[in-house]
Amino acid sequence: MGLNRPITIGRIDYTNVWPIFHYAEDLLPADRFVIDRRVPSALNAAMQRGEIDITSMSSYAYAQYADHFLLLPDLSVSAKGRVNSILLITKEPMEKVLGGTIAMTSTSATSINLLKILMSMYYQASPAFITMEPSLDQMLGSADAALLIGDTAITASWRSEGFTVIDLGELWRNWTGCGMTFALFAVRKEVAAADPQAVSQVLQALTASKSRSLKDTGPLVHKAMAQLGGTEAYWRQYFQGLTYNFGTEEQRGLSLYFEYARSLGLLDQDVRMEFFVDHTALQVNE
Ligand SMILES: C=C(O[C@@H]1C=C(C(=O)O)C=C[C@H]1O)C(=O)O
Repeated sequence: MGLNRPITIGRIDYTNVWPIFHYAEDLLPADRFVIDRRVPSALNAAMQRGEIDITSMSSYAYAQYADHFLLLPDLSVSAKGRVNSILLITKEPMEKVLGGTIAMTSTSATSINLLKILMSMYYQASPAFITMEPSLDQMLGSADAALLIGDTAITASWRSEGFTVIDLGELWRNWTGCGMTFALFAVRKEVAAADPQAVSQVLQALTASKSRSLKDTGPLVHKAMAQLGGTEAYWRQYFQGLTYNFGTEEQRGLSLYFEYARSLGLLDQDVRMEFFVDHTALQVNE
């Protein structure tokens, strides 16, 4: 068995996934595994079209096609509260935003639907939404508020003095008491069936990278400072604010999000999460 071609792995091109990928790439031989870096919306579309095999992707986009995918167990990009990189930024009073227009980044799927849920169910408001390339100045030139995610949200938050910044992870937590899972790791079912060993190898590499990164975030903190700027304290706290497991607690928060999305017609079916089972790990442990 096995696929007679390299496996393509989608890597979200933001700092939030570094812990899961940083050490994994060295464990995945380049002649067998190709890493494809893109923003989440591009990975979501490529995965839904079957152009990539295994990917980190928006949890919302996973839900849209859950029947076709298996989740890699215990991997996610989640936050128990504040996430620091999913931000609604505005110069206007909130009353104006709630009755006005919000520009949403074209790179997201989970957060734009989280914003729609929060606007409808928490604020009981129905602003107009437009989708734009992620540029704070241009977005605020065309709308009353801007939703940014990932590294663009981080760098925008550094120059947001005089703005109101609402962290959607924190708002979700305060409202529901739950954490939120923004990204998951999925494999196409046909790939898992054709080459389960390769999928196990990817899962083990990502899991090993996660453990090693979280033992000492120092190398990632320094890399982030060099590439994006910011202080050591900022990045330490950024990585500490994120959680990378997908256990009962994370699943509870995400299931509630799926339920609300379904009730608002943002998802057109109930979501049944199915997981990839790593049989090679079972054999080793026996
Ligand atoms: C924590 C984050 O989670 C993300 C948000 C996503 C989305 O809104 O669709 C997708 C992947 C993650 O990058 C972030 O972007 O900073």
